[in-house]
Amino acid sequence: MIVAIDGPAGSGKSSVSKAAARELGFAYQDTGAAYRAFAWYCVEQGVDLHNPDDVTDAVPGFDYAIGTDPDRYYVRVGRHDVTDDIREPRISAVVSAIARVPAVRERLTAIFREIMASTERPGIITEGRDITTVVAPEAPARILLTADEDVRMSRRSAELAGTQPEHLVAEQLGARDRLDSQVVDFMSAADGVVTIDSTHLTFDETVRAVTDLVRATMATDRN
Ligand SMILES: Nc1ncnc2c1ncn2[C@@H]1O[C@H](COP(=O)(O)OP(=O)(O)OP(=O)(O)O)[C@@H](O)[C@H]1O
Ligand SMILES: Nc1ccn([C@@H]2O[C@H](COP(=O)(O)O)[C@@H](O)[C@H]2O)c(=O)n1
Repeated sequence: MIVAIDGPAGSGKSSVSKAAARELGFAYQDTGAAYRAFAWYCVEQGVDLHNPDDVTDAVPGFDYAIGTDPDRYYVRVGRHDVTDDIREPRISAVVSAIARVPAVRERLTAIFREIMASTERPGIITEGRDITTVVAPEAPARILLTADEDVRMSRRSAELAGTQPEHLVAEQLGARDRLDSQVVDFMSAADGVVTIDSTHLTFDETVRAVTDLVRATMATDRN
């Protein structure tokens, strides 16, 4: 059972998907982590992130691993555990630049599909920006998880309270969405994709909306 979830930055994709996967006994795949890990790798290698040819040349050397157990999440590049490093503002600020390079998207999409195909759990929730449309358009459950921009900004600010000025958090989130939207459409639901708008939902209500949809889809598939 593949569950595909897309949405803008701060919409709750990773936290909600992880909690829903835990409840369903599913695996969880965070695809943004792969883009972030590749950005980290390019920075470490001294690659010019704004030169698409240089970024493309770095693709074959990228050795990536991710934990898909929602209780044992990790991200590795070669021997390095980069789970925390890839969340740093310096990586958030540059990830969109490498995410627009076609060779990067092609390689990472292949990795995402391999991970989905090899899960030993009864299902996997994969979240990102192009999962419902490009990575797994055939997934039986496809969701656009969204929330009003001001709500997403205040949730992200609350999460990062004290680590960064509030206006900077909001600016970065908006800038990243604008850049990413030039490459894939994750603001509107494609045909057959169900929108869950969490603007007026609590975290638990949002998780419930996802698990209810997955269970209903599984029941329909059985009949
Ligand atoms: N329905 C909700 N109610 C309250 N808080 C929420 C809700 N959904 C998510 N959150 C909180 O919003 C914050 C952002 O969520 P999360 O990091 O999962 O978003 P994301 O879409 O994965 O973001 P990004 O794309 O930037 O990685 C987290 O602190 C999360 O706990
Ligand atoms: N399917 C995806 C997932 C992510 N990206 C790019 O990665 C960045 C980080 O993603 P987060 O989910 O961790 O915020 C995101 O800003 C995109 O540039 C992508 O292109 N496709």
